[in-house]
Amino acid sequence: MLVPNFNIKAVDSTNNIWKEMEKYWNSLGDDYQIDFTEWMQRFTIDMIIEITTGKRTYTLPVYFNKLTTKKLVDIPPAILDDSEYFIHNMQKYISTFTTLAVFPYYIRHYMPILRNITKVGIECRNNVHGKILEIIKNRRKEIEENNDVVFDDMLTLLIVANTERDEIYKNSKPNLRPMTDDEILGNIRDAFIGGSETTKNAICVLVYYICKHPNVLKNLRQELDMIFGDYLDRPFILDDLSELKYCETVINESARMHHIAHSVRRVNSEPDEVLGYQWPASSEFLMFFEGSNKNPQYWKDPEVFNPDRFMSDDKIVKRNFILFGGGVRHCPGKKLAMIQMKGIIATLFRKYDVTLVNEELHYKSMLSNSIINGMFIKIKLRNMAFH
Ligand code: HEM
Repeated sequence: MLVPNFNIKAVDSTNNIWKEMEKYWNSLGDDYQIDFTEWMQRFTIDMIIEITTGKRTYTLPVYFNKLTTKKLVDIPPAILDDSEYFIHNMQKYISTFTTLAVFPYYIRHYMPILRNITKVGIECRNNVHGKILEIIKNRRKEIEENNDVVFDDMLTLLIVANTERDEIYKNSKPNLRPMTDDEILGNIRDAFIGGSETTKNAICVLVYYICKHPNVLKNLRQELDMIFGDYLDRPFILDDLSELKYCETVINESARMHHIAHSVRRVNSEPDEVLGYQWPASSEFLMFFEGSNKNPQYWKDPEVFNPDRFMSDDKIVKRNFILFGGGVRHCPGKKLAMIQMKGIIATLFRKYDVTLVNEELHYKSMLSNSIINGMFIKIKLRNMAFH
């Protein structure tokens, strides 16, 4: 994932997949109620798979085909079915995470209500793993058969790491072995899950808060119009993103209001003292980000949505805001997530007026995250006369 041109790939992929999704939306008509959560789920899955493996999945067109008989998609049915099989298993697997993570082995395997959830979760996890292993094996074969082709996605880099095809390894010969299929599987699976569910939820929250605050939308559009001028359709580039300063404050503030990965767990390897208490090794800590992001000691009117608070250089505000975790295990997809969030906000609100169908944000709070459900929007071409 950390290849030099990775950000450019992420920008291209966001632009291309967005264009495709926009074509589907437009064909469904102005008055169509878009299930934004479902579209975003599919958008983020198609995108993370493309940028980590270089292969495109087609969960977006499959969904479009379910909604209409219009013929916009020209992809063989077997390929579409394959994508649907994958997203179905991913969604089920993710929905059983809490049961698999929280309940001890005997409870989750033998307690009547949990037994079935566990069974489905394990079955879907095995199907997801099987699919990823198939992608890994195919790519190994492609690499072996193509001496000259340079593949520069995350999957290929993991496969060639510490082999003769790896430039760094070839030049310094460190005493390291290549990664096994299982190790690669773990990394790719974490990127698929980390890079789809969280981003989908974060984008929904962001769009919700912008729609609810017309004054924020006005400021945001001022910034967008300054950067993009009258070009409502110009794909964004990396340079645009670094100029989107106000947009970044809106992203931070919406995450502060409703963090979609609100806590993480940590275990101490050695005895330690925290807040005057002694903690033996292997104590489990739950780091509750929302506690810090809304603590009235640091935030004025913490329940008020006010992106301007991030405009100031207030060190206390900056130090107490947590979005992507911290320390050595902080989120490796931070940059990618910012590209997607800024890119989508810039593209959507530059061109369209967006209306929320429901006034409230529907979500389910889980042990460490929040899942947004059933967020419907309507879009129509932006009325430039009023903005
Ligand atoms: C708005 C979107 C996202 C948010 C809010 C988010 C948030 C987080 C948070 C809070 C953590 C835990 C960090 C810690 O323990 O200190 C994390 C971990 C992780 N994230 Fe993200 N993330 C997002 C997007 C992504 C993306 C796009 C990827 C794609 C690669 C990704 C991959 C991961 C992985 C693999 C981990 C586990 C890292 C580890 O345990 O070492 N995330 N993320």
